Amino acid sequence: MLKSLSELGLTAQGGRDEQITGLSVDSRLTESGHLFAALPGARLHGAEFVRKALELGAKAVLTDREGVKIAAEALAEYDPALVIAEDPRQALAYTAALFFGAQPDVMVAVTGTNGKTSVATFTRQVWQLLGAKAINIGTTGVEGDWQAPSPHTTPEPITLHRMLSEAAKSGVSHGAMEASSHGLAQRRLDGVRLSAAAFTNFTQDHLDYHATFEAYFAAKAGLFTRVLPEDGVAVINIDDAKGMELEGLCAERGMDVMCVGRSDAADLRIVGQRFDATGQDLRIDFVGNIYQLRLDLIGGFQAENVMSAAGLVMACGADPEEVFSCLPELTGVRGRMQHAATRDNGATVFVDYAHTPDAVATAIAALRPHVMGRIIAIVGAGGDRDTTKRPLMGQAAAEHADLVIVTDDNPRSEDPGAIRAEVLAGAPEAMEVGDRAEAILRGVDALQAGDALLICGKGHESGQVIGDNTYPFDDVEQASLAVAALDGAL
Ligand SMILES: CC(=O)N[C@H]1[C@@H](OP(=O)(O)OP(=O)(O)OC[C@H]2O[C@@H](n3ccc(=O)[nH]c3=O)[C@H](O)[C@@H]2O)O[C@H](CO)[C@@H](O)[C@@H]1O[C@H](C)C(=O)N[C@@H](C)C(=O)N[C@H](CCC(=O)O)C(=O)O
Ligand SMILES: Nc1ncnc2c1ncn2[C@@H]1O[C@H](COP(=O)(O)OP(=O)(O)OP(=O)(O)O)[C@@H](O)[C@H]1O
Ligand SMILES: N[C@H](CCC[C@H](N)C(=O)O)C(=O)O
Ligand SMILES: [Mg+2]
Repeated sequence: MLKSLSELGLTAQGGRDEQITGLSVDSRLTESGHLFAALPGARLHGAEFVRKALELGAKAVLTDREGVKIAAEALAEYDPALVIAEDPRQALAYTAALFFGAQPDVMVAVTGTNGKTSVATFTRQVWQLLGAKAINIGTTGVEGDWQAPSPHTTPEPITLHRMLSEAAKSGVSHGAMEASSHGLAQRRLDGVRLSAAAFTNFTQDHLDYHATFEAYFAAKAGLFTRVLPEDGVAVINIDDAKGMELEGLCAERGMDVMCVGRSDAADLRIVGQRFDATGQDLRIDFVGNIYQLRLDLIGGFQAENVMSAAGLVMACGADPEEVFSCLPELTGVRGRMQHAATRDNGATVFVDYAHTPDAVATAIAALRPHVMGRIIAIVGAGGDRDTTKRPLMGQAAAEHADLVIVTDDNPRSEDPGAIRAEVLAGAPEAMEVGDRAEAILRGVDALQAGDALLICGKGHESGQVIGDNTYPFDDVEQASLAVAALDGAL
């Protein structure tokens, strides 16, 4: 595929035009004829690698003024077409969109600290139930009518637009994607043509990357103040205080807002909710019309996520009656309040991806009305991630569960014992079992009739990252093994 810089909306220094064979941000992936985007990074400036990219045959370089200074010698020597942008990450996002061309006709995005994968997956499921060919893109990869693994929750623009164009060419008409705060801060999805966007909630995470809560919120708000066009619809959970703030920002831009939540001011409102062992019954008020329906999903918050998904689908033009009638057919999202096993005594084991203080609290509290006995929670915190959330995660578990086991969850380059100590600082009464398989076995062993075990943190993940190695590990599989071993099926 060849495209000229001018076709890609880029103006090079001196008005020079070049035919481009592809795009790269990593010099190690640069090929002959590429435009190399030398971006300012968290650790380095990509301009450090301009020489390497030019040696590999890059014909054009996109960077900022800082990058021009850093790469001055290599630029003078090789004389590529040079595009200087104020915001080279955003310029790359627009360029990637034009380079790969096609996108599914209807695209939506969802942001928030928790619930993005769930909302994106439910949105894709609703579209499929309505007969459309649809995908969701996020933490669990690309799923639905076109599938691929995804290295990031929000892929960088080159990968993202390559995937969107392949999906569109294979007939996918609808796509729901997760907008992570990293993805938004780095403008990864600025080239996506969005019809609607949703906000779930805002609590602590990723304070290792975003310097302050304000910076973290500003990144998320960018989905509504920058990426979503003014004629797009914002679907906002107004039960969250930050949701109200976002609603104000959207109103200032003159955008249509659909408010979801439990508050009287919501357009799409949960007015009743009744829980049992396998799911919940919901009563919904949508602009004055009442709907009552069954959800085979565990956890009150999943109903909120389903409402955001229904809101997105309706924001894109679907008929409300049709949308509400297919909600009972929704199936749970892998690793989110997923039923993993049941002991002979009826006690159940669930796996959930709760990896923030709020998610741990929400997940345990959400399990409570489905369970008559005690709740045992297994928690751990990841290495090389926000350290301040660790004691808060321990505290959330201690406050909401009857018994807590602290274990390892991807210690990465850190000392696992030191991470556990930080989690235990918030849960001093908890039991400490470093080995995750043993922690699960102990948790399952402690289950009496009517109890439930909630294994938090890894959800759909298939490995335990220790140092530079990833060892195969699956919470659902370990739960089944533990139940089989203890109930004599092995
Ligand atoms: C902190 C972060 O988000 N970093 C992302 C960022 O890297 P960076 O630009 O800061 O990297 P850098 O190491 O400073 O290098 C600067 C530049 O030099 C380039 N380079 C570097 C080395 C080289 O030999 N040649 C070369 O060209 C790099 O490609 C980069 O463009 O831009 C890169 C390209 O787009 C991303 O791959 C990279 O994601 C890293 C791998 C990452 O782990 N990100 C995670 C934290 C992330 O994005 N997570 C979110 C959400 C998680 C959640 O919600 O839980 C996600 O959306 O997945
Ligand atoms: N609406 C919600 N409110 C509060 N907690 C939630 C909500 N939805 C999900 N959670 C909790 O957050 C966990 C992660 O859910 P999900 O994967 O949908 O979120 P995410 O925003 O995609 O996470 P990530 O940032 O890792 O991509 C769930 O396992 C659950 O514990
Ligand atoms: N994708 C997120 C969540 C990981 C959850 C948990 N298993 C961990 O390793 O911290 C991250 O990388 O921060
Ligand atoms: Mg996710």
